[in-house]
Amino acid sequence: MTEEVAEETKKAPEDDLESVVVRYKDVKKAFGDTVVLNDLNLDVKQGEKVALIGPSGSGKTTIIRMLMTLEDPTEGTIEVDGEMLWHKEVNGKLVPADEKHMRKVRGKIGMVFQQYNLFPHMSIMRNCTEAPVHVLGISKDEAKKRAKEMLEKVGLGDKVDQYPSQLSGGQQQRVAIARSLVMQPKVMLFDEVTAALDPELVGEVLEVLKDIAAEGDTTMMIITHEMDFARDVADRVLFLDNGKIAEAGPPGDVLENPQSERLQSFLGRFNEGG
Ligand SMILES: Nc1ncnc2c1ncn2[C@@H]1O[C@H](COP(=O)(O)OP(=O)(O)OP(=O)(O)O)[C@@H](O)[C@H]1O
Repeated sequence: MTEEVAEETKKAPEDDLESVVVRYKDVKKAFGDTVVLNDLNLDVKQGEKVALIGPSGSGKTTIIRMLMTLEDPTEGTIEVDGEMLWHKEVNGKLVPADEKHMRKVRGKIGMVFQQYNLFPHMSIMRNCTEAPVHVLGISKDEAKKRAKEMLEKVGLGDKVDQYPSQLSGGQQQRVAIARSLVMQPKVMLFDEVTAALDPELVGEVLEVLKDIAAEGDTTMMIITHEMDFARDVADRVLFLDNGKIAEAGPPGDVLENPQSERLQSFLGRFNEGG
């Protein structure tokens, strides 16, 4: 892939700008003197599935932690659904956003981590309805309706009255996915959601994610070390290396026809492992 093509694939087409859900513009992130992300320009479109791959420490988690408002960008801006996340424009100038604004924009983002962190003392249903009732302010009935629908979607419609300790790790992670979807976020972030699971439980969680992706309307940013999964699910794969998007494009290009030695060697490690 040429430089121009790589650049092209990071951006939405000009006539499609209104469908951009997430936009990183000239983002840099440093921890002290250590720059971990540089010149990050990335548009993610409505309904797009973007997989982030790359070696440990390449900055994948930092990209999504900035969206979750867990890390602030050192430079540049991040927009979600047309609104800046960390900044506000006042009299034509960018000023840091207040907590109220950040909370509002953060409400458009759902995230599933390695650790599912369900509330152990609450039923599966209540785990899924607490946030919509208390954060979104929707009625209990509406929250339950949404939760039932999402739990059915992840194959756990019959577990609503059970408690997390009665479920396997894979089932608990599926509840965590349903719980996020109930909030109807504009974008869903998945950070190595199968990394803490026993190998025999990985498949069921990936299948659920594939099903959600196949439905098409959920915008997804997925950090994964599962290359087959990335190939199946992503519209676009981003290879992060040394704090930059080093290669980007459809899975068939990035995963089947890697251009750089760095990506070839990164992918080679997975092939060696089978
Ligand atoms: N709070 C922090 N303070 C200092 N350095 C940090 C902090 N958070 C992340 N880093 C550094 O930033 C770099 C990028 O980390 P990040 O977690 O984003 O990488 P990653 O690609 O997600 O890695 P992995 O695949 O291992 O999760 C790493 O060198 C990490 O040590």
